[in-house]
Amino acid sequence: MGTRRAAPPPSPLPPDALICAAPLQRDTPCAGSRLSLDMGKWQEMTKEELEKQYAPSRWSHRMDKEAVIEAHVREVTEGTRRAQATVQTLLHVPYGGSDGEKLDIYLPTDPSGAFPLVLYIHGGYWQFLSKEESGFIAPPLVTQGIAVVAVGYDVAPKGQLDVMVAQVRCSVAFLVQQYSKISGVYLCGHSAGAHLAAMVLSTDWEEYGVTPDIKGAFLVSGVYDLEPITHISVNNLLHMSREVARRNSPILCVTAAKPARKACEVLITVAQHDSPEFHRQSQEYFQALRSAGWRVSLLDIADTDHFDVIEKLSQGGYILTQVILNMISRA
Ligand SMILES: N[C@@H](CC(=O)c1ccccc1NC=O)C(=O)O
Repeated sequence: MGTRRAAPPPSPLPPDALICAAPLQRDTPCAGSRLSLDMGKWQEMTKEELEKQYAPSRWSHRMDKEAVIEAHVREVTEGTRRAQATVQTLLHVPYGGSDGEKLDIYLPTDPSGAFPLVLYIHGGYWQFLSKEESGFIAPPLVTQGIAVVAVGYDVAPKGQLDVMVAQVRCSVAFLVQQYSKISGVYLCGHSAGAHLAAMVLSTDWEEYGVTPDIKGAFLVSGVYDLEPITHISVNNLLHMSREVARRNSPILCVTAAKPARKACEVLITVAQHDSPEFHRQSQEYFQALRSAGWRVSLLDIADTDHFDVIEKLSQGGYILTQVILNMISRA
């Protein structure tokens, strides 16, 4: 803990890009931005405080920590079962040689002509969950002519950060090489999956011999600076050194938006009841992308926590589902 460096002070947000999906009183900033401006830097936190900041289940207002995780697993498992019962699928399609390198495709209801594809990258702190519980977002998207792909990757202890990042990048390369009917790729990731989706945004595609048309990214309650994680128990299975954490931190991999990337729209979403550290991470990554010329916005969703902010994507009427459908339809 003694080797932590001081973080630079946060810069002010441009007024036009921060969206609060909550009725706000005049002069009241988003709860998240207020909290993160008031709190100390992570480098100065005790180990106990840092553990709490990075334990999303301890911030839910709906349930206690065990119950909210149990409910989350139930929701995404049930939602995926419903999706597989109603949507035409291609399951366990290999995109590489390892057992974990498989994906599940949920086809659009009317697959005539080209269609947009949403690649969903599950969370679980790079050590839990799998593609088997990751089809729950499909139903409201496939009925609007969008294909959904739930990507599997090797979670720890088998997979380590460098491997997981390479795997999700390979899955994108595989999809665009394999399926000519894709009219644009959108990335959607939750928590650790938002981290992996953000790393896909920084890919040098020349190494992969493809130029995927990534039109957008929906990053939900993500972690964009991995260094704090190296100091807490989440790292027990990941064994990330500071160096590994730094080379896999999206905030340190932001590249200037190239002309092609200017067409890519990034939506960073955080739940109202995510911890102040999760709010800070989203704000700082948002700032970094914006400064580099990316089209990016930040959405703080009222009355949600780290878990239902993504679970509710199974519902067509949920605000985030609507925002995603809207972003895809006007691209
Ligand atoms: N042990 C964590 C669990 C967790 O973070 C999590 C659980 C399910 C799906 C995503 C999660 N977080 C990041 O990937 C917690 O205390 O909330």
